[in-house]
Amino acid sequence: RLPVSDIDPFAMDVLEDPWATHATLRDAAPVVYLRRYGVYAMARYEQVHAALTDWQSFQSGAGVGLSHFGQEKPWRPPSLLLEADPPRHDAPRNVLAGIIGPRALRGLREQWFAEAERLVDEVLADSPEFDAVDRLAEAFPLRVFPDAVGLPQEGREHLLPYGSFAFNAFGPRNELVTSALAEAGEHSAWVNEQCSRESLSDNGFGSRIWGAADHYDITHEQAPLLVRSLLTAGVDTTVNGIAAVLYALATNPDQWQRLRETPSLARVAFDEAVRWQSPVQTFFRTATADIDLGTVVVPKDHKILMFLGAANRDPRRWTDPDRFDLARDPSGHVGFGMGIHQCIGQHVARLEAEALLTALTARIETIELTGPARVRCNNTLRSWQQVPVRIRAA
Ligand code: HEM
Ligand SMILES: O=C(O)c1ccc(C2CC2)cc1
Repeated sequence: RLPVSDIDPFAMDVLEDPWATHATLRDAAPVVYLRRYGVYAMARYEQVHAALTDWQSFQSGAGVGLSHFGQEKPWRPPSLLLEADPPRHDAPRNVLAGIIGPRALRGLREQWFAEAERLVDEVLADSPEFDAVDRLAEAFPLRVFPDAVGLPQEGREHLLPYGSFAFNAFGPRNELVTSALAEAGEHSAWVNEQCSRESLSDNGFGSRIWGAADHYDITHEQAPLLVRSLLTAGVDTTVNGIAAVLYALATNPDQWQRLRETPSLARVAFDEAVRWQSPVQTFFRTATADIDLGTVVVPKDHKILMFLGAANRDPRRWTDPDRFDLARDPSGHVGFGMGIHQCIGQHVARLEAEALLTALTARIETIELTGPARVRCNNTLRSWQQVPVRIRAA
C-alpha cells in the first residue's frame, strides 16, 4: 500500500522550520505520496542518493521544479545544465567545468583571501554588534563573484532578488512566487542583458564562456545561457551557505574555538554547515518510465521531490545528524547534489567560504548570537534574513 501524506512542505511554517517535518517523512516510508501536489517524496539518504545518481530514470529535462516542462511552459528558457539530460547536458557541463573547476580557480585564491581580510577589517572597525547576513554573508560573495564573472558595476542589486525568485519558482505558485512576479520581469531583463558578450569584461568567467563558443565547444546561442546559470546559481546559494556556517559557529562556541585552533578545518566547517543546514533544501526529478522502487511504483512522467536537507540529517546515514560537528567527516552529503548534476560551482563556494573563515578566525576571538536568527522563507532555499552577532576582536 502506498503511504499517503497531506503534509505541505511548501507551507510557511514548514519552510521556517523544516526539521520535524523531515523526520516525519523519513519515518513514514522510503517513498511517500504527497496528495496535495500529486508528487512522490523521498526524505531518506538512501533513496535520495539513488535518485540523484540515476539520471536515466529520474530526468532533469522536464524541469527540476514542481512544473513539468512538457505540460507547462517554463517561466524562462530551460537551463542547459540544471534542466538538461545527457547528451545535451554534456558539452555545457564540460565547458563550465573548465572555467569554474578547482584548477581554474587557483588564480583567484590570493585575491579572494585579501578581499576577505579587507572586509573583516572594515567590519571590525565598526560596532562589535552587527548582522552577519548583511555585513558578511551577503557582502563577501557580492564583492568577489560579480567581478569574477566580469559584470559591470551598476545593476548588481538585481542579483539577489533574481536568484530568490528563481529558487521560489521551483516550488508551487504560492504567495512566495505570486508576491514577487511583478518585479521578477525587471530582474530577469537585467540578468539576461548581462549574459551578452558585450556586457562582460575580458578574462572573467563570462568572457571565457564566450571564448569556448569561439572554439566550438558550445554554440554562440548557448553561451548566454551558461552565463545565466552562473548568475542564477552563483549568488544566493553562497550567500546562504556562508550565512549557514556563520550561524553554525555563532551557536556552537566549542566548534568556533576548535576552528580557531585549527584554521585548516575551514573547508570541513563549510561542508558540515552545508550538510547541517542544506542551503538548497529540495529539488525535483521526473520519472522517464514507471519506476519500481520496491514499495512503490512511480508512474512515468510523475514528479519526484527529493529532500536533500532531510537526507543530510538521516540518522540511518549520519551519527547524531542534528549536531554541527567539526569532528565529523561530512563527505558524501547531498547538499551539493550527487551524480552528473552535482554542483559544478561547489569549488567557487568552498573558496569563498574558506577565504572568509580564514580571515575571521585570524581576527576574531569569539562570535556569538545576540538575538534570534531570522529565516527568509523560500520554496527551495534555506535562506537567512538576519543573524545578529557580537564579536570580540583577537
Ligand atoms: C553553498 C553553495 C551552493 C549550493 C548549496 C549548491 C547546490 C547545488 C545543488 C544541490 C545542485 C544539484 C542540482 C540538481 O541535482 O538538480 C547544484 C548544481 C549546480 N550548481 Fe550549485 N550550489 C552552490 C553554489 C554554486 C555556485 C557558486 C555556482 C556557480 C558559480 C553553482 C552553479 C551550479 C550549476 C551550474 C549547477 C548545475 C550543474 C549540472 O546540472 O550539471 N552552484 N548546486
Ligand atoms: O543552471 C541554472 O540556471 C541553475 C540554477 C539554479 C541552480 C541551483 C542548484 C544551485 C543550479 C543551476
